[in-house]
Amino acid sequence: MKIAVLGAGSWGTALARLLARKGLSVVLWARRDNLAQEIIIRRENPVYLPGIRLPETLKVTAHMDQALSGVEVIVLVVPSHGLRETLRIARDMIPKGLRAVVSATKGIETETLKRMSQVIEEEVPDLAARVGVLSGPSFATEVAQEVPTAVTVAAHLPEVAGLLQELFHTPFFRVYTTNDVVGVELAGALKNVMAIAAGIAEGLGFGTNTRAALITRGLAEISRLGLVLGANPLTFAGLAGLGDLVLTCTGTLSRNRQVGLRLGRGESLEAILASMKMVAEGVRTTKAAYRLAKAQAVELPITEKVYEILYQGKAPAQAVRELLSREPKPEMPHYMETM
Ligand SMILES: NC(=O)c1ccc[n+]([C@@H]2O[C@H](COP(=O)([O-])OP(=O)(O)OC[C@H]3O[C@@H](n4cnc5c(N)ncnc54)[C@H](O)[C@@H]3O)[C@@H](O)[C@H]2O)c1
Ligand SMILES: O=P(O)(O)OC[C@H](O)CO
Repeated sequence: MKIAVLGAGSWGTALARLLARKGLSVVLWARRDNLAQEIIIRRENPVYLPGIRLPETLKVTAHMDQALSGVEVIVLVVPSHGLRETLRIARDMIPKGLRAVVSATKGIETETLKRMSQVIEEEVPDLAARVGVLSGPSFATEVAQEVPTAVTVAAHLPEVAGLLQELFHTPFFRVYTTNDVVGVELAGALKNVMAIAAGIAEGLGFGTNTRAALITRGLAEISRLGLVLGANPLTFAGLAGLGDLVLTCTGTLSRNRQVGLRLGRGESLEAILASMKMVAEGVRTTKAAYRLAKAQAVELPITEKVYEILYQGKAPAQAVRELLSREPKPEMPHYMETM
């Protein structure tokens, strides 16, 4: 089976490596030709996944037509703000016999408030039934080092989920399946907002009590919004939910947590982003989540404070004071007490 991985950042490179190591025919598409050439020459992605040797069999190109020629599965791993543009470049070159397209991107489109699978369905309607989503606690570097990892694949059709499970599953990369596409996508995107919050708390010098509180109340927020948007609430207790939330709120490898850490220590967002080569999806997702919450009239207090810090110049310490001075309330909302 031939597979195209679109996006040669850290996650695209790690997933392409995993699939190529399984003996599959894999082409990695990089947006920039100089990056594609460097990967080919060095057999390593020096910018986004340094120090990881890539298999000789892995093909790399910056030409979309070459990447998509004869493929049966497409893996989309560009940042969320580039997904629509990438699909527009790709759509006329997608082979008729494509069996599945899977999004490994974690984000929500800021302007439209759409999830990644919705963007795919909108740009390439013919693929709607064959869309899957790969998510869960998985730092690219650790996957590239073959550290035992568990993720989940969501698809509306069981045959698509099954195909993708078989495709990605390895002895160190365990793939579960679910049909809750909405829940898996929202969980994967919204955990990045909480990772920024957890980083801010750490940057301000708070301790593990604070982190645990943010993870737990963050999960309550994610679940609250997810429920209103049609997700299965149980998804948020799974790999794409709690699993990824814990990973990103505690893991030193998280770019989103790093952004928060530096904000909490007093750096400006502009300076932090200017110094980063990689994407921290949570910065954009905070704006999308804030807008979604307003549109749905859902209360997301942590997200709201992260939004005010990122986009309204609120001092992190002031945001914490405001968060803590909110009215005391019951832990469970009334609709969950009966569940
Ligand atoms: N890195 C991880 O550990 C990891 C794990 C799981 C999921 N993800 C998700 O995967 C997605 C990609 O992240 P990453 O970590 O691979 O990114 P990265 O920061 O390592 O690299 C970004 C890549 O996207 C390219 N890019 C930037 N803007 C683009 C655009 N407008 N159109 C097309 N390409 C563009 C860059 O050239 C680069 O190749 C994100 O949604 C991220 O949340 C990442
Ligand atoms: O480094 P982050 O914060 O983008 O997180 C990467 C992955 O989403 C972890 O599952």
